[in-house]
Amino acid sequence: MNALAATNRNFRLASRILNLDSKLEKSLLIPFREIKVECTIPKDDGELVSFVGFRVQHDNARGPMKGGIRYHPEVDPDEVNALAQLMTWKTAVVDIPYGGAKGGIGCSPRDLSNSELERLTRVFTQKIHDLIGVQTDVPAPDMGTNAQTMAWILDEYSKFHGHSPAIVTGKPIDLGGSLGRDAATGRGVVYATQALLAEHGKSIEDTKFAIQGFGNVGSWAARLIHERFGKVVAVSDITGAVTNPDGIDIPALQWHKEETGSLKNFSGADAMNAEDLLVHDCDVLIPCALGGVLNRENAGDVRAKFIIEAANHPTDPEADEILSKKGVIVLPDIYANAGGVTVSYFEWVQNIQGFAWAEEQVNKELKRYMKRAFLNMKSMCQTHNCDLRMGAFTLGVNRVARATMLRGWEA
Ligand SMILES: NC(=O)C1=CN([C@@H]2O[C@H](COP(=O)(O)OP(=O)(O)OC[C@H]3O[C@@H](n4cnc5c(N)ncnc54)[C@H](OP(=O)(O)O)[C@@H]3O)[C@@H](O)[C@H]2O)C=CC1
Ligand SMILES: O=C(O)CCC(=O)C(=O)O
Repeated sequence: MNALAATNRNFRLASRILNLDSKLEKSLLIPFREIKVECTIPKDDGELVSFVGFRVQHDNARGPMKGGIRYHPEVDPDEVNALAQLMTWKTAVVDIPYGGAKGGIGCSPRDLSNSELERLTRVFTQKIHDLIGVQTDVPAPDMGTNAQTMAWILDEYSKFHGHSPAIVTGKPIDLGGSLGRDAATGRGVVYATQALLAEHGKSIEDTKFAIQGFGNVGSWAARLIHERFGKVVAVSDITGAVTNPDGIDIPALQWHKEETGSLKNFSGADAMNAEDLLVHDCDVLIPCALGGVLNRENAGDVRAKFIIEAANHPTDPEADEILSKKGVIVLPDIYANAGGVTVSYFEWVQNIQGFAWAEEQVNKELKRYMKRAFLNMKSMCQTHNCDLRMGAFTLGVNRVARATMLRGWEA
């Protein structure tokens, strides 16, 4: 099932549980605006190359639309639509005053030089600058983009609208970025994992983790788990996977990845097939890469007891059913990875106030938001007798539905 069909299905299930009016359901499902732009740039050798960029603004009932920009070859309109919709429910789950959006360019950032990436980002920004805004739609990093990408967007946008640090979050600290944003998604994943494990009388210490993806989210999650004496027994990236049953030395692995650009040939662990990571022997599996990686082909072989969805939409509905029958507990993306957008909200607030917070304050507030959302999600599970995914969806959808009805539809 593709990402959009799966996300729509989860939304509709939540809508039925909440007994939403069918017209309201339809209005919540249809995106506010879908943007598709052609981005042509000269490559370094002068050859022209064209890419397609997307920004889907899903809903703004609760505030400016918010969500990352992804650079990846598999970016397509359905996926961006699904990811934008997930942002609407996610910002509502953690109760920050935003709606949802997502963007992306179908490209392979690994195959583009830094100056080609800069040109592409600037052309994309030129095409969408009058449709985004500090009180309208605020982009951030996602797969294949980073603080540097945000700096280029900020610079290009500011040429049209004047200096506007709050137009993007996840930007470099020197340009008004927030302390703690780089680590925030991984840190939020760790707070979410602690909350879930505590419910089951467990803690991170001595628990065995397998982590798919070693980029922003995966590497921070691994590092913070390692600092808390969790055993990270397997890690993968696009080049392969490594395993050590006694626990991988994560700072050493990080150093190796920075030096060589890959996990391959790391002396502190054995190599293994990247696909095997998802079914590796562990207590907690944390997918931190692409969507749809857990599906009917492999869900039956998963050995983890808990899955923490740090990636967006890593589990498709067929896998959800199989995992549920096996008793595997899945902590859903719209709660588990919400630490990133929560600290993006803190960054935007700091930019608007013109006042920077200390990193301790950022982390303390992040913990408070993640704990509160966990309790709110659990309370929906109790009220509606449903699993964690439906607990999170009903929480998010209900908040957006209430805001929509309060605003009304009078022309
Ligand atoms: N950044 C953020 O703040 C947030 C991100 N997310 C989600 O988290 C996920 C990861 O995002 P982020 O860390 O920012 O992205 P990055 O681009 O920083 O990292 C992605 C990682 O995934 C790896 N990867 C790609 N394809 C595969 C594959 N087939 N098998 C194994 N690993 C693979 C990449 O490998 P390599 O290093 O070799 O390129 C890289 O390590 C995405 O789903 C994103 O939407 C969710 C909330 C916020
Ligand atoms: O930080 C943000 O604004 C958005 C992060 C994001 O894209 C996500 O949570 O999937």
